[in-house]
Amino acid sequence: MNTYIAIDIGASSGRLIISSINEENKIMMEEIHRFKNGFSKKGRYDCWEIDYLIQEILVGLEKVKNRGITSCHVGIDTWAVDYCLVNNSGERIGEPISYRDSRTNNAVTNLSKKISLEKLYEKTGVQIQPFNTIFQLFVEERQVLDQADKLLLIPDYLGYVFTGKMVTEKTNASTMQLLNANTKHWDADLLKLIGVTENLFPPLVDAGTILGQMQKDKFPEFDLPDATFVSVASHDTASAVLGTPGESSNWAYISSGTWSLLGVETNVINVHQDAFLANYTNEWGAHNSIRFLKNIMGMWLIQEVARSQNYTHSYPELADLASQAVPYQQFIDVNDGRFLNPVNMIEEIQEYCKITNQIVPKTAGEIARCIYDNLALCYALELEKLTKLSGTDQKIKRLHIVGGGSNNQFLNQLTANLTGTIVEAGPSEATAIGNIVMQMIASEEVTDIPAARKLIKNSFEFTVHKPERNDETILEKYKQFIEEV
Ligand SMILES: Nc1ncnc2c1ncn2[C@@H]1O[C@H](COP(=O)(O)OP(=O)(O)O)[C@@H](O)[C@H]1O
Ligand SMILES: C[C@H](O)[C@H](O)[C@@H](O)C(=O)COP(=O)(O)O
Ligand SMILES: [Mg+2]
Repeated sequence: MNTYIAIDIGASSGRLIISSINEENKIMMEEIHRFKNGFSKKGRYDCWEIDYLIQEILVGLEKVKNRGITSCHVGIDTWAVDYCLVNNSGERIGEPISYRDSRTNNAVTNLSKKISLEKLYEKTGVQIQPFNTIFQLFVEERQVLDQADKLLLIPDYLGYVFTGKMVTEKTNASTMQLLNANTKHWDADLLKLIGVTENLFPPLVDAGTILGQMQKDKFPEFDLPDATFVSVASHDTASAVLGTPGESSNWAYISSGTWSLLGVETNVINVHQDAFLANYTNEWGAHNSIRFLKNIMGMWLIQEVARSQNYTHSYPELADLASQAVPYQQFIDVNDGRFLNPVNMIEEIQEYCKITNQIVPKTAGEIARCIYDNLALCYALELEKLTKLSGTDQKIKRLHIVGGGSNNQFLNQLTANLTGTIVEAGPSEATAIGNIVMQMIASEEVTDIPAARKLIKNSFEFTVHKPERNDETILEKYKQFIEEV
């Protein structure tokens, strides 16, 4: 029986989870280490604390060894698009810049002078988001790029730190908007447009590739287990979808964390005009699947409210306060760019309500209610669009909400009511589960993804929320607001 360690690092937190399959053929999981994640200003840029993350991973792996586990498999998944640059001595150049940094504020406009956004979408199938790697590289400082030998996406960089091996794992590489959706390889025209060559990127590998052994002697101050690193579906959302126990067809997911990623798993790329106009993306999933999804601002909104309030209220308390507040007092477009990285989220939301002549939320409960109401309304609007775009003439039968946000039963029920769809909430650690099952498939303890999903279904608890009667007109009023705002 193998032991697997999932290292899942989202934008707000990271965790190490020990897992194995027990004698009842169920996946056993235990969180052995958790740590905060976030970015801070370093000079001109908002940067991730990558050395801190490496230390936290080592602390977590030492806890694994202290548990008596001397040998294990390890997989790392993280958020998308961001990267580290490494010089030809294999040393990191500077700090990884966060996708929320303002350096790309004008990048889409400027790059669109060289290639139309429609053409860019047709080539890549990827949503137009200013933080995509293509736009980050377009504005990257030239003298920095000139020193760079290799670009490593965050999970690939972390795998390199621990094994010395450099790869570019495909699920996360698809978020860069530099891979051609048809050839499945780097798009030479796009690389030329941003002034880089294919040599900048280590070889593309499929999720499930064995990366190599951890180089323990690089970390003499830590007592570490022997570890075989697997390059899992290293985009955390790809692992989240893999860890979602959807059955048969006509199911959709919301990977609900810092972002809410609402989508379906399919095997065909959709780059039609209506998908482009709705800004849906075709990110690559494990085993040649496609994650056709929409980025929705997600729990970032409430995370930033909590931070502005110096964490006076926990997330469960904020959900409870919201449930006691008057519903639907104001509409906000949660995906408005002003909410991507404001100085103060509370003030940003209040300003938005003022300039749209709406009631301004003031108390923690009113602000949380405004956020959760409008997330659920956005989910309902996007699920309608998704159903039309994904060509399934049948309604989505079941909406799986996974990730930390799936713990918010208030929001889960609100979502069921507004979408009119059965919501199945959990597992909250679906990302780590997807990370783990990919390792199990790579070590041949599990045969394939259908078998893995059966195992997941039999191993974890889920909460089902059936739609309850709600105000039928509110969604129509919201749609009108979003069209006009
Ligand atoms: N018990 C809870 N009640 C309400 N919200 C919760 C609860 N637990 C977690 N959350 C929400 O989940 C979010 C974290 O989700 P997670 O998937 O860990 O994020 P990420 O992977 O992006 O760091 C928190 O910001 C919070 O909004
Ligand atoms: C910037 C990307 O859209 C973002 O990373 C998203 O794809 C993602 O991975 C969200 O993961 P979280 O766990 O940080 O919500
Ligand atoms: Mg996450």
